[in-house]
Amino acid sequence: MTPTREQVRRAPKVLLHDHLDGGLRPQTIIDLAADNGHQLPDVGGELTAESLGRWFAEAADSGSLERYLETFDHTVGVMQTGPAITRVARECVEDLAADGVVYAEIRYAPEQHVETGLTLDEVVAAVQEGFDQAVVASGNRIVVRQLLTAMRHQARSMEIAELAVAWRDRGVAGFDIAGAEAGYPPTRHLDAFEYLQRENFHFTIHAGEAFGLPSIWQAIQWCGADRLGHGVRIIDDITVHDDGSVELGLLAAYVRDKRIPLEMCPWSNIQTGAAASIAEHPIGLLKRLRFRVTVNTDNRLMSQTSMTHEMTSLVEAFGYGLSDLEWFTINAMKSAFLPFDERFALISDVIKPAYAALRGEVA
Ligand SMILES: O=c1[nH]cnc2c1ncn2[C@@H]1O[C@H](CO)[C@@H](O)[C@H]1O
Ligand SMILES: [Zn+2]
Repeated sequence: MTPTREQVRRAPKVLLHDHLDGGLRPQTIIDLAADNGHQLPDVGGELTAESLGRWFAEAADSGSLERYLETFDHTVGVMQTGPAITRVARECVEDLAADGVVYAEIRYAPEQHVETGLTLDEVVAAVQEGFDQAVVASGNRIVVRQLLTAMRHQARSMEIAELAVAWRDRGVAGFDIAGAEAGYPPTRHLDAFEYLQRENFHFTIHAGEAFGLPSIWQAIQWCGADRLGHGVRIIDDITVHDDGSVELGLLAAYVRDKRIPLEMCPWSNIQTGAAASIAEHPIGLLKRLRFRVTVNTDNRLMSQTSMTHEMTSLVEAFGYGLSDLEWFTINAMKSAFLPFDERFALISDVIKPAYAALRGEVA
């Protein structure tokens, strides 16, 4: 039977790809902009939480990753003081816990939050304080880790990689690079990735979103990425023949054989033009072929989405049931940058029993 939206909300969910600066509450942006004097965009009428939320969704709905990324000026712009960052981080975890997320890795680029004089360390500490407050307030119903992102068009990746390693026992579980993909291949940051490997640290790379197979190939075979951010363009290495048979190219076969996790973000891909609709999103085929697919939100504000919304959309488009949602969730938990014993405990003590109970309700 098809799970209802409310059942999807109550089902435990695992989120590996969510940008802190892509998930602010619109009212919080308005409050912080008033406090800090940040000039918000002209929303074409009265500025309210609703009209501002709509502005983000429409501006991000551009069919281009570069245009989509411009909207971040107005979220990063209000996240330049310790208290502002802590508030955003706290509310992020509150919203995820209310959405039924039990484990989340939240990413952001510390180098973008130093405009008014915070140090990189102070930025990471402010985020951690907000996370800790919300986790305690939730009664520890959610586990949260930070991923530190370096911007791929900048040249601070080594510094950010060192920052991530310095915080590895204080809430940071991994590293990432993000930003415009075309023209900025992952190999620009090879020194940072090689450093992270020597430190036995974990990292994911945004690849195969706005650019195709060469980006994915570099991320895996040159840089050694543990996971792929998006990775949707791996579909370019898969041929579906008229008789329904499927042929994998060497790279697609490698990704599937090595169980390399794909952090898929369906609604974000529709906004940036990487996919035409949910029904046509490569996630359907990739799941059928049993790639290590996970479901994520990317930017909850810009895409007006949540884990419940992403999963409900997949249920509607592909007819998935609770077992499929559990499969995505266990895939994600297996792929998390958390120690094995902690991942195992969340799967066996939290995820599996909750899905079994929900299946009892649906049946
Ligand atoms: O889907 C995406 N692809 C590439 N970069 C992104 C995406 N979403 C957000 N960011 C970039 O990551 C930064 C740190 O969180 C954001 O400021 C944004 O520029
Ligand atoms: Zn992203």
